Amino acid sequence: MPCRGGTMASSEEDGGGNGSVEEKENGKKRSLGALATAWLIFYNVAMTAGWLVLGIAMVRFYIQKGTHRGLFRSVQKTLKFFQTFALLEVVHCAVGIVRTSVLVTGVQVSSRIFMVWFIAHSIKQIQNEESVILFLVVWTVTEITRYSFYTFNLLNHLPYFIKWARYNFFIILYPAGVAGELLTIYAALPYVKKTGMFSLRLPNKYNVSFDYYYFLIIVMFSYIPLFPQLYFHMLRQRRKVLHGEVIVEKDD
Ligand SMILES: CCCCCCCCCCCCC[C@@H](O)CC(=O)SCCNC(=O)CCNC(=O)[C@H](O)C(C)(C)COP(=O)(O)OP(=O)(O)OC[C@H]1O[C@@H](n2cnc3c(N)ncnc32)[C@H](O)[C@@H]1OP(=O)(O)O
Repeated sequence: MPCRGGTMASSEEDGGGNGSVEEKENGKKRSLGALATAWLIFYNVAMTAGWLVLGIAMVRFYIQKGTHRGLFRSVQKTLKFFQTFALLEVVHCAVGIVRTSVLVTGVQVSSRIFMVWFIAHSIKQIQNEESVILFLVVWTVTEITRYSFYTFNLLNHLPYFIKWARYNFFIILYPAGVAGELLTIYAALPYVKKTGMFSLRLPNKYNVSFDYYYFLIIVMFSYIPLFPQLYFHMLRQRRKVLHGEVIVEKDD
């Protein structure tokens, strides 16, 4: 089943279905099998729970220690597990059980995986930066809202405030998260330059050179064309879901 540009159920569709999810495609309804629905419910419940655990752990840490220093270290295992698990979202779209663009989802998930593993995990010196806490808090609020939205939507019992939160919070949270991510990469640059980590200098037996420092600068610049596309995608979803606008999107 082909993937397509992400569309969201309109408000009229919120309450339909009974154990399987029905979606409109080219005017026809398609039914998502019970197995796929069950898997998605399990996945979304697990992800909601995971991010809730992470959120609670962050609040407890801050209350007990009174500082953000050491917070990343204390929650990193949970963060790494659940953010890496999000790779399955690209698979969901690729196999067609979720009607979202592989490209949009791929950019979103890969940038997060990159932040977790190749920045925050790999460069210990930046783990106590305020910007790390900024993107952690923003991601956590976003994901609790997003996964609980998907769960309730699949169960056909979507409270309006969750739908509202899903399609309003991002207006502030997306730029805030991006700011946290960019500031963190920026803070990492001096360490990367000093250590030459993940870099390959010539001469070497592969005759290839790679400089992680410049790669990070390119990644930072790549936010300029990519982030607006994600943001406008969400604004379109918002108009469609909250205001019932019909928006035709192209296939990938
Ligand atoms: C190698 C180095 C790479 C470096 C790349 C550098 C470039 C980086 C630029 C990008 C910057 C991103 C920064 C980002 O990390 C910052 C933040 O996240 S900050 C926090 C704020 N963030 C958000 O609010 C996230 C918003 N994003 C999303 O929600 C998704 O990721 C996105 C894919 C963008 C959009 O979601 P989607 O298209 O799926 O929209 P909908 O939620 O409306 O859903 C559409 C339909 O799909 C169904 N669906 C989707 N997922 C599920 C699921 N898990 N279970 C069940 N159903 C699902 C959904 O129900 C809709 O279906 P239908 O229309 O039939 O109802």
